[in-house]
Amino acid sequence: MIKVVVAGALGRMGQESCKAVLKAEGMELVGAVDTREIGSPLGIHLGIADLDVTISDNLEKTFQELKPDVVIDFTRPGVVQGNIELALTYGVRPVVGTTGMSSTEIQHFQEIAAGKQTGALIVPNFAIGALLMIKFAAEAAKYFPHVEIIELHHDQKMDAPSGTAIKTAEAITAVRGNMAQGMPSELEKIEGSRGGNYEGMRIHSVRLPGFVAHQEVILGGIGQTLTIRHDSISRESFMPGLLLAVRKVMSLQHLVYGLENLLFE
Ligand SMILES: NC(=O)C1=CN([C@@H]2O[C@H](COP(=O)(O)OP(=O)(O)OC[C@H]3O[C@@H](n4cnc5c(N)ncnc54)[C@H](OP(=O)(O)O)[C@@H]3O)[C@@H](O)[C@H]2O)C=CC1
Ligand SMILES: O=C(O)C1=N[C@H](C(=O)O)C[C@H](O)C1
Repeated sequence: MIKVVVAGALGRMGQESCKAVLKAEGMELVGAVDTREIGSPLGIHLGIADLDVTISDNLEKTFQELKPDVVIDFTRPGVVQGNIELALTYGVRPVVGTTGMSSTEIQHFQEIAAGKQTGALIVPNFAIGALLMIKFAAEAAKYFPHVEIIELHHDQKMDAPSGTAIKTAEAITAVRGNMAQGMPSELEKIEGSRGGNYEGMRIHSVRLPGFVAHQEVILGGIGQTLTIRHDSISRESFMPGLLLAVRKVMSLQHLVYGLENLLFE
């Protein structure tokens, strides 16, 4: 049995993750941590009776008392860093979905995990379709290096651009390098209207109620465009990838950034 704790258990992703772990074969949900509803039974929030898990606000105590194998983190930028540090200190393998960390922070945790020979995963997007979108976009950029990314999310999202958009831009940059796009003397009459600039590639972030998580990668060539789009229309879309990650992290001895590295080996 893989003993799992979920941090951010009462959030949108945390609740979905708890339900998925409870249903998964070979996994046991032993703990749930959040900043809200401390001391309440997790079951009442999930609508599940007879669930022996209580919400705690203390991740360290949870690690000490329950000795989990894995912690799933869906908290928020600024919190996740401390949680990873703590997990690696206690030899608990972090499976991190929380986005918003810098590449320097990810590298820092890569060094710690390697030093301790502890498995860890940082995954900006667990949806298999999103991983394929990134893979296909990088492949297409070999032939169409002019690219813009539009990501669209619900209006409660804290970070922009999304972790998925950054991962996509990194994958495309690995193929085409830094490349100036558009007119050098472009006049931006409203600041930000051309989006964020990642190595010359523009990223546009849309935040509206009604969206879950969506992304279009538009590649332009002479007389043609190619659009690769992925839509997560419910948070269940992330669960098969999340459960795969929990299983895979058990046999890792270092930190892997991106589930595609384990899926498309
Ligand atoms: N990798 C992937 O595939 C996906 C990643 N995400 C990412 O996951 C993260 C969470 O998203 P989402 O579920 O929508 O966010 P929510 O705001 O719904 O959930 C976050 C939860 O974490 C809680 N929390 C805040 N601080 C702490 C803390 N110190 N310890 C424990 N819990 C804490 C929040 O409580 P409170 O409300 O009181 O602050 C809240 O319940 C985001 O970074 C998002 O980008 C989302 C979807 C898919
Ligand atoms: O906040 C979200 O909702 C999501 N966050 C992740 C990201 O930043 O890419 C993954 C997915 O897009 C949903």
